[in-house]
Amino acid sequence: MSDSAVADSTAPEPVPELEASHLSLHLGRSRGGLQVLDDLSLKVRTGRRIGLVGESGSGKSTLLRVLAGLQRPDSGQVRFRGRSILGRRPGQLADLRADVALVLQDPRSSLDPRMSVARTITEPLRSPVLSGAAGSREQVRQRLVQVMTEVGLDPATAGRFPHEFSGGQRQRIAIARALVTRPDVLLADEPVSALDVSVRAQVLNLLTELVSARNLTMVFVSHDLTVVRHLCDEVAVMQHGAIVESGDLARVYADPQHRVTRELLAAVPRIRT
Ligand SMILES: Nc1ncnc2c1ncn2[C@@H]1O[C@H](COP(=O)(O)OP(=O)(O)OP(=O)(O)O)[C@@H](O)[C@H]1O
Repeated sequence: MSDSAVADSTAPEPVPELEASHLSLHLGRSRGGLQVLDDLSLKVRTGRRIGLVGESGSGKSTLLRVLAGLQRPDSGQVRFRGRSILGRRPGQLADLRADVALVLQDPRSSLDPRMSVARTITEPLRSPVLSGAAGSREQVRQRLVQVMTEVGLDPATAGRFPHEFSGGQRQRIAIARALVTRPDVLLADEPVSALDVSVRAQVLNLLTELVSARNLTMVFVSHDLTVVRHLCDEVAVMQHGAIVESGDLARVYADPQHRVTRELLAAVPRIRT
């Protein structure tokens, strides 16, 4: 055994980029409400891409919102780089807001129709939480051109409004907005499922390129296990607000242990061949 292998085996585990511990959340009053998160724990390690899959209503979107600091759990803890994000005031969330980006399913609802593309994309730079991060007007303009080019949008269209773009282009605008602060972590909630089938592959390829070029850590919610296999190296399977199976994607896909995982995989038989 080499010296480095000995050192590795005794080294403490690095602090995860994001860590959820024992999250519980109960919502709604009708008929007793619903346990949306149920003692859920998840480690998102630096540079790893986790596919979060599960039946509809299993709590995937809620977990993403809690990880992004947008929803509070009833109990449990969320740590970003080892520090709790719960109980911090909005002004104390600058690191999370700059370094953890969220892309949602439907760009029609996530983009403000009254805001030009330029304003939409650069708005996170002007956020009071990130005061001072934006730089000069010229720096903001340069960053806009850079990030639009990166996501395959023509910077000459920056003055237009979201309705003037196709669904795929609108999702590119949402991705540019998410990446403008140069985050290290991307939380994506079914980012292609609202798009026409014809443009899904293009947007997925763009995400794959960006994630790999920037070495992003990612949590990617999807119904589509084929997409998850394409983008992720770990998978976590949810049911009734809990993670019922997780681990290395190749292992889980090859040898699923939980009934839900087996059913999800059986729904896309071609990926098991
Ligand atoms: N504000 C709320 N009040 C009451 N129930 C809610 C609220 N938000 C979500 N829920 C319920 O919590 C459950 C989990 O919702 P969530 O959107 O997190 O699931 P999901 O796994 O992302 O589902 P899908 O795959 O259909 O998007 C659902 O049953 C949903 O109806």
